[in-house]
Amino acid sequence: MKAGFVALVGRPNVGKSTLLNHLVGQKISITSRRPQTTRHRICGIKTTEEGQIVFVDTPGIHASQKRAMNRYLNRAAVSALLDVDLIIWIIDRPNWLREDDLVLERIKSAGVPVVLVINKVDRLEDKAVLLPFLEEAAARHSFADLVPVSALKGVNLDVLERKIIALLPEGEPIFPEDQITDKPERFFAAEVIREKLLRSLSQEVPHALTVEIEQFKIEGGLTRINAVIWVEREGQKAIIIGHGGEVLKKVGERARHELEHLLDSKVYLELWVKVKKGWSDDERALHSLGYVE
Ligand SMILES: Nc1nc2c(ncn2[C@@H]2O[C@H](COP(=O)(O)OP(=O)(O)OP(=O)(O)O)[C@@H](O)[C@H]2O)c(=O)[nH]1
Repeated sequence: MKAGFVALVGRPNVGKSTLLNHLVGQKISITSRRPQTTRHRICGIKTTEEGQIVFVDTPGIHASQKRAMNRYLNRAAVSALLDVDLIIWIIDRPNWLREDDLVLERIKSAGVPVVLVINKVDRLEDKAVLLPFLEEAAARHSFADLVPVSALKGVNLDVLERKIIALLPEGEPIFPEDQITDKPERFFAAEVIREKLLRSLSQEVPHALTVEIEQFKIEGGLTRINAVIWVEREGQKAIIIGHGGEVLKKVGERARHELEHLLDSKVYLELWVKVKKGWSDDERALHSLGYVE
């Protein structure tokens, strides 16, 4: 058997969480069209007959270190590289941006094999650009492999999985075979609510919000969840609530629906929106809201 930890890294929005969900075959990490959707290090576990891969999804590595939240996201991403056996570095089509150099720098210092995954090839108009790009990339770093995929459409993911297993050390499974993540259910409750908010709101507000679960109680066939959506300003609170409470109601309905499926239970969900000024640029507030490495 093979077993080991595999970090999924890359710039924001390249498709790390989408790839994780498809490889594990379950929704582990929330996704959206917005950069910086993933804020936590999340393990997704895939056990096959050949071995066990423990994927570690990470926040996107980005250049800005201005706000406390940005520094936290970079720290969480970079610290995930310390204890892994393999790094999967994901880029968005054959585009090498300045921020990719920053990611490569971090990756090199980890000193473990790296597989370069070129994602979103379904959106490539001219596939002929792939080959010269692969050659150019191979000249920049000695990659263990280079694999073009579409995480969203599931293209070439079986090939990628086989290559990952082949590169892992020999070993017994690290987690029980039926376990698919290391995070508790209440963590997913907060993430599902945040995803529905990200998908319902326009620009700006999403980065200013976080979700805290105040109560998560299982009573027979019912799960009671009370959550607070923290924002930075009164104006943002008004946007999230929406005219006549419409936005919040829709978010609540979508979240409840998905949570009932996820928890296999009826869910009673209560959402509150509250203002905590400047929480995302305040190290102590971040810590108390669960942004702890
Ligand atoms: N067309 C296409 N879109 C994709 C593919 N993979 C991911 N996407 C889309 O790209 C967007 C970002 O995907 P995520 O998985 O949230 O990206 P991420 O790298 O985890 O993002 P961060 O959390 O910001 O670091 C979403 O809208 C996905 O649906 C792909 O293979 N093809």
